[in-house]
Amino acid sequence: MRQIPSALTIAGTDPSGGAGIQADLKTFQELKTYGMSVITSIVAQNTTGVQDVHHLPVSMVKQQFESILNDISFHAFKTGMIANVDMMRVISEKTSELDVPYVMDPVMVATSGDPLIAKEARHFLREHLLPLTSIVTPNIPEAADITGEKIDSVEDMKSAAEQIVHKHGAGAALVKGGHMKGEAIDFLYDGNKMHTFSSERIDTNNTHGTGCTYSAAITAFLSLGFPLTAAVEKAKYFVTAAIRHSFSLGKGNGPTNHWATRIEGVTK
Ligand SMILES: Nc1ncnc2c1ncn2[C@@H]1O[C@H](COP(=O)(O)OP(=O)(O)O)[C@@H](O)[C@H]1O
Ligand SMILES: Cc1ncc(COP(=O)(O)O)c(N)n1
Repeated sequence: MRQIPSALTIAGTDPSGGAGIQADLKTFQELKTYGMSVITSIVAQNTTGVQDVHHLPVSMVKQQFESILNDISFHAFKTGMIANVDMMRVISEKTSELDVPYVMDPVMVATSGDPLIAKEARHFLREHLLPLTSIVTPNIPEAADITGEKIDSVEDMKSAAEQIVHKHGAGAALVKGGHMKGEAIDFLYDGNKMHTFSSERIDTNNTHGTGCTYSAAITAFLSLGFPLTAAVEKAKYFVTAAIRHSFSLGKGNGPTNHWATRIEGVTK
C-alpha cells in the first residue's frame, strides 16, 4: 500500500506567512500531502519587504535534512531560498543521493526587490544544483540571470526554457510570465516539448509568495503521483485561484490565498 503522500520544503521563513516555508506548508496541507521542512534562513520580513536575515549555520541545515532522511521517506521535495554556497553544497550532496522529484524555485530576490541569496551562490546554483532538478521554476529576472540573456518577449521566454534544459542541465524548465504584461503565460519545456499554461491577469498587488506557492503546489501534485505536465497544469490552476482570492494583509503586497480552491469549491 502506498504511504500517505508527503513532501519536503527546504527554504527560508516568512513570519508574515505569505512566502517561504510558511507558504509551502500551507500549500502542502491544502493539496493534501503531508508537509515537512528544513529551514535555511530565518528572514524577518513582512508585506513591505525584508527587515533582517539570520542564516542558520550550515551544520544545522545539514542536520535538519539528515534528521528527515535518516527516519522518513518523502515523495517529492522543493528548494526555495538557499542563501549561500556552503548551504547549497550540503543540499546538493544529499540531493544527488535521492531518487524523488526535485522542484527548484531559484529564489534570488523577494517581490519587494530585497536580495535573498549571495551573488556567488547564483553561480553555484547554476553549475551544481540545476543539473539535479526535475524542474526549475524561474520568473523572468531569474531565467535571465541563469541564461545571461535578456528576456523581453514570449519567444525569449521559450528560448530561455530550452536553454535552461539543454545548456544548463535542468530536468525541465518552467519560465513564468508574472513579470510580463497581458495574460499571465508560463512556458514549460520538458526536454522534448514546449507546453503553454496561461490565465487571465488579475489586477492586484497582493502577489507576495506567488512563486513559493506555485512551486510548492507543483511539488505537492508530484508527491501525489501526477506526471510533470499534469502537476504543473494543476498547480497553475491553484496559484491562479490563490491570486484571484489574494487579500490586502498589511501595508504592502498582501499574500495569495491558500484556501482559494475551497472558496471556489473546485479543484481541477
Ligand atoms: N497578476 C497576476 N494575475 C494572474 N497570474 C499571475 C499574476 N502575477 C503572477 N501570476 C502568475 O503567478 C505565477 C508566479 O509567477 P511570477 O510572478 O512570475 O513568479 P515569482 O513570484 O517567482 O516572481 C505564474 O504562474 C504567473 O503567471
Ligand atoms: C523566505 C522567502 N523565500 C522566498 C521569497 C520570495 O517570495 P515570492 O514568491 O514573492 O517571490 C521570500 N519573500 N521569502
